[in-house]
Amino acid sequence: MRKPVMAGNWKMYKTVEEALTFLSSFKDSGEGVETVLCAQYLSLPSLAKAAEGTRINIGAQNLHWEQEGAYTGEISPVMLKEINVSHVIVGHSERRTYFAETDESVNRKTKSALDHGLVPIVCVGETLEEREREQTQNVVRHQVVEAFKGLSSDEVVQTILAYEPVWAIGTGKASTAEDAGEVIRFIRKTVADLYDQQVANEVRILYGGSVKPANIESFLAIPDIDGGLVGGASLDPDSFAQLVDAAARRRVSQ
Ligand SMILES: O=C(CO)COP(=O)(O)O
Repeated sequence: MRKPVMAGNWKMYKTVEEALTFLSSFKDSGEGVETVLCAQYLSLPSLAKAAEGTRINIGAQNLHWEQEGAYTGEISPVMLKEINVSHVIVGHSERRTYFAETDESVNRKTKSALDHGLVPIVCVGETLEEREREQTQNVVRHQVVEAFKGLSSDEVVQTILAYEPVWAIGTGKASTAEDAGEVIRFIRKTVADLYDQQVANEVRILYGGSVKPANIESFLAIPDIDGGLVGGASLDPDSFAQLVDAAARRRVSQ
């Protein structure tokens, strides 16, 4: 059975103080859920310390693939590991759009994260224009193939994929659970084609894009969807707790 994941992506929200306030008021009842909070770099050391001994994992939103070097403004996987960060988002569409993230850099970052014992949460997803041109499957297949280039089966199983259709991010206009399920099944099939059915059965694939307490149950009702990558609704501790609870209930009912 795949362990459900509920990951918050706080993007460029929350000062260090606000991040710590969130953690102190977050009521975690997500037994059996891999709960992750991905915060801006500056709050990671204090968040990781405050989360010690809890079920909460702390993640970054980006990394550089090199361990160190002349890369002004960048953060390496070694630096993230040093402060007990466990997860890292790779290839979020906002980074692809605004910060020139390419399939090649996504691949390097994914490899490097795995080499250093970090769990990469690799994001894929089509734009509205691509969806309207019926290119969704081509786009996500290409992104998955490129992200996984050179990765072993074991490495793929340790990776978390997140299907985030760009048109559903921050718009309040989530995909329907059926549509998301269809694309996620296709992604799983792509992994089976690249590796084998067992790897495809084991890799966790999340849905992201306007997930909130009111719609999470519908996504979790789809067997292929293993959880959520959540922006806006992860910023409030009560709302995020409801999402984690929903994932915990799904696990129990499986
Ligand atoms: O980009 C997202 C998570 O990475 C989704 O953001 P929203 O949940 O705010 O739509």
